[in-house]
Amino acid sequence: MAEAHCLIFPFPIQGHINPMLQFAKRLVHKGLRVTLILTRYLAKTSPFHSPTIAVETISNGLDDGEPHGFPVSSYLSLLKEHGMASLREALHRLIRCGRPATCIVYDPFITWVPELAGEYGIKTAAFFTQSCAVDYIYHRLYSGDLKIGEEEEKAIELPGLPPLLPADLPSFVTLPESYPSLRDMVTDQFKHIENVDWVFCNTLYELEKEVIDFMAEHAPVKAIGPTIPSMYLDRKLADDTDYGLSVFRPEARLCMDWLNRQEPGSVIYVSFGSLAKLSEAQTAELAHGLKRSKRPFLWVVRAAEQGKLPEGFAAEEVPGLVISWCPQLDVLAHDAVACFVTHCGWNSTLEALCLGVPMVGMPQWTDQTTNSKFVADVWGTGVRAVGDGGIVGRESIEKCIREVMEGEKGEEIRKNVSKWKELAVAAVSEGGSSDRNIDDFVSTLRRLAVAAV
Ligand SMILES: O=c1ccn([C@@H]2O[C@H](COP(=O)(O)OP(=O)(O)O[C@H]3O[C@H](CO)[C@@H](O)[C@H](O)[C@H]3O)[C@@H](O)[C@H]2O)c(=O)[nH]1
Repeated sequence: MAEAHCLIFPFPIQGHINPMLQFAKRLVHKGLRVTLILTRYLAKTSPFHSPTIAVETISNGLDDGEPHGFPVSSYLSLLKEHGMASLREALHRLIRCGRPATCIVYDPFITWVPELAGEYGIKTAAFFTQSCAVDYIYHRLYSGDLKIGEEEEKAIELPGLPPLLPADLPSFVTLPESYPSLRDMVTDQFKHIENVDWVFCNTLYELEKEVIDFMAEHAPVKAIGPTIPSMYLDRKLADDTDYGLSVFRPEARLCMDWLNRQEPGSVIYVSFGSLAKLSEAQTAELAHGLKRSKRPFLWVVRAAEQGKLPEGFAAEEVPGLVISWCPQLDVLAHDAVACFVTHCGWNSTLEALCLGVPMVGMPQWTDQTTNSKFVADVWGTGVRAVGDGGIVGRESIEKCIREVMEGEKGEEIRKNVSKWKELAVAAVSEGGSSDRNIDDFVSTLRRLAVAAV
């Protein structure tokens, strides 16, 4: 019998690989054949081995090395020029081996996939790695009907969303000149969207019900998340204990040994994800804020950023540990960790929610401002540290940490976090809202594969 075969094509950065790879694992668990598409450079530098997920590599024209700080618009052009040709070759190879692709689940940063897939009669699913609220706002921006003047101070009202002040909107909306190529990249996600067969969002229906219902009237939107390794969620997929492909090398032993020596519920975990670059001044305020909180802290400062730490900070007598990268899920799941000071990247936000850790949001840019708004004011799973003139001061950081770790507000936040954690587990468990959407997708691909014979 013809076998359905699904290709998964993430944009090659950590925050996009993680959710799409987890989705791939869920498909495999449902019995689907899955192949992951990686750039040759990524496959070489961050090897991925799986007994159940095959890999096809494609070129982005930078197979021997990707220069640091390469402009994103040039990167996208190269990926299109070289990636299209080598994806074509991969599709032919799969046909020759008797494993033709039935569907490509692609990252909509790579806008040219639906057109190519169409030539081969392959179905497409766009996989959005950010919240549905943010996707919807970007769609409005793409359509040209969301314009915020620089002086705007009023909240804007959009269907399915709470009133949003300019500070709650993604930075590309309020600061259109800040990163024009990245702004184009997030809005171009909607190019060809009317031609795709599915629109998957890494969220759960219960978390973003109103906006998902609204979007579903216009596009085949399905929530399939949260895409957290199963062992931290429903414990259904044996051995699914981590994401499986890390661009950075975690200092796992050092970090877990240190955590094991801390009291339960005592540690502040701090991380700003894989891309954000804090200014030197902001790094100093954070360092002082942590010291003032008088609690042990575990702070991820990527190797390239460690020069920004205040002089002598790491060597000072502070009850903390600075590391360059950690196994974040293990850290969030550790009973010593009581608070997560985070940039509110969407994966970190979902991970904290699923592992029941209250958050102090310190959003830097892009979608993080909106995620932080929802964390603080919609889901009640944390607070947002607000800055003066772009910098969040040490007093504000200390106050926010105390708020989530102490007193009545802390209690309420912990209750909310537990509620969302349960709903997240239910969504991916058998018969849950995301699980049903994944089942429907798998059944449709199977029918298509049979019909194609
Ligand atoms: O020491 C660390 C720090 C992070 N992580 C993992 O790295 C991922 C980070 O993802 P995310 O929190 O989403 O942050 P970014 O890497 O900054 O992700 C980019 O992509 C996201 C999805 O599109 C956006 O929401 C963010 O704003 C954008 O910066 C998560 O899975 C973390 O578990 C680790 O494993 N170890």
